Parts: sequence; C-alpha cells; structure tokens
Amino acid sequence: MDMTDITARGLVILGCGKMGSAMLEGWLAGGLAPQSVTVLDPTPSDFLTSTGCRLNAALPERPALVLLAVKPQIMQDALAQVTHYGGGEVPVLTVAAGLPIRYYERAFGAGTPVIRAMPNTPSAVKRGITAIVGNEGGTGYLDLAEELLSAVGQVVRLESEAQMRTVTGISGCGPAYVFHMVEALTEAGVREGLSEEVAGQLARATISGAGALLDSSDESAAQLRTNVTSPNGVTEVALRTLMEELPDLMHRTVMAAIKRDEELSK
Ligand SMILES: NC(=O)C1=CN([C@@H]2O[C@H](COP(=O)(O)OP(=O)(O)OC[C@H]3O[C@@H](n4cnc5c(N)ncnc54)[C@H](O)[C@@H]3O)[C@@H](O)[C@H]2O)C=CC1
Ligand SMILES: O=C(O)[C@@H]1CCC=N1
Repeated sequence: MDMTDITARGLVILGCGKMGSAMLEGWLAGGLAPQSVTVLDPTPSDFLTSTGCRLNAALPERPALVLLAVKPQIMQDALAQVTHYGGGEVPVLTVAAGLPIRYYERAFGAGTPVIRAMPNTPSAVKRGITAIVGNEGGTGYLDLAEELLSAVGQVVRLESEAQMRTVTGISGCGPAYVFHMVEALTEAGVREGLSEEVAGQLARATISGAGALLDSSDESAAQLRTNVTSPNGVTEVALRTLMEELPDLMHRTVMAAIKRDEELSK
C-alpha cells in the first residue's frame, strides 16, 4: 500500500476545516489528484470548493484511507457517514484531539486498522510535524500514514498512545503559542512607541526569520540565542526577565493543554 493506492482507490476526508484543509492543500500541491479525494463537509469553504475535489459526492466503495478531521465534540454524529468502512479493509486515520484509539475501535468495529495522528497547521506549507501511533491492525499502515503525512512535513512515531496528550500540547497547539508571541511582541512595540503597522511587521518578520534560521542552521536553539546575546549587552538583560518566567509559563501552558485533551477524551 502506498500513495499509488490513494490515487487508485481514493481518499475520503470527513470534515475539512482548518486542519483538514491545511493537509489537503499540502497534498494537492504535492501532486495528489483532486478527483481521488472525496470530502464530506456540510459547510465547505471557498478553498475546498476551488480544489476540484469531490465534495459531498458518492463515496468510493473501498478507499485506501479514511481521514477523520472533524472536531472531537461532533465526532460521534459525523462518524455515522463512514462507519460502514469498518471491519478491516479500510484504515482510518484520525487527527482529532483527545479521543483515544479505542473510541474508534468501538465505532468502526473490531479489526479496523486505526492510526491516531496529531498534525499541526504549518502542514499547509509543507512545514508541519505529525506524530502517529496505531492500534494492532493500524501498525501495518503506519508506513502509508508516514508517506502521506511526510508530504506535508516531518513525521514522528510514538512509542505509546499515552504520549499523544503531551504531543498535542507541544506541537499540535504549538503554532498558536508562536503566533501569540507575534501578537505579544507587537503589543509591546506599540506600548513602547511604535505604530501598530511597524510593530506588527517587525514582530512577524522576527518570528518567521528566527524560525527560518533555526530550520536552516545546524546550531542548537540555545546557541542561536547565544549568538544574539552580546556579553553585557541589551539582549542579556532582556532575557533575564523572559527566562525567569517563560519556562514555567510554558510548562503550565502545556499542562493546561494536556488537561483539556483529557477532558475531551471522556
Ligand atoms: N486546527 C489545528 O491546528 C489542529 C486541529 N486538530 C484536530 O483537527 C480536527 C479539526 O479541527 P479544525 O480543523 O481546527 O476544526 P474546523 O472547525 O476548522 O473543521 C472541522 C470541519 O468539520 C466540518 N463538519 C462539521 N460537522 C460535520 C459533519 N457532520 N460531517 C462532516 N464534516 C463536518 C465543519 O464544517 C468544518 O469544516 C479536530 O478534531 C482537532 O482536534 C489537530 C491538530 C491541529
Ligand atoms: O485546539 C485544539 O483542540 C486542536 C488540537 C491541537 C490544535 N488544535
């Protein structure tokens, strides 16, 4: 089973909002034929309508994969449209936060290969990172899942499903933390005398530039930080304030994500 099967047998996507579209955008840009993708979504976006994918159309008999990308809160109702694929021949890949593999095993029936994944929205520009873990039947489809997901970024395989909560709090939610840092940096600039426009431009370019440097450099994040920090200079003093509070704040942030993920699993 490989990407050729996806083209031949089709891919079904249940729910294609922000995360589903981010992944789909990456796959289509990578050459996946839109006609091989059937999307079920009651409120398709303009992006989705423009893709040429089969929208709310008749479902393929035996797709190569079913991707579940609806909110966990509506998963139960939405699943009825695809549970007939359960039983063994069609693997199910879910990106929903919280819901454990056993939830899908119950819904689709025993023997259904299930892969649980936690991607993030930079997948839209092929810069995502997705963690995956499968049930017993899903193990044989991890290579396919990895091939599909590595078309939109990096993939890591987890040792156990229990690790998924922490992954969600780190990389699933992580882009939001970084975007908020742009907002906070902008606000600080405005409070200290810059226009909103200039502060916003500086903050955005700084975060995306630092990300690009981190990505292209062999140096550790700590070394790249040191490279900015002139001894006895400005950054050194600034960092004293940030480094006093950020590690604990970040830990509490991740713990809050883990707690909410736990709540969603019930
Ligand atoms: N947004 C993110 O950064 C990430 C989201 N996720 C997971 O991805 C899933 C989707 O999240 P988002 O894309 O952010 O939400 P979203 O609200 O943007 O997308 C959900 C989509 O499901 C559709 N939908 C609603 N009812 C439906 C039904 N009965 N049948 C089919 N489709 C239906 C909606 O129209 C919408 O397009 C969630 O389970 C979330 O935990 C995972 C990683 C990151
Ligand atoms: O906020 C959420 O629930 C999803 C999971 C990770 C990112 N977005």
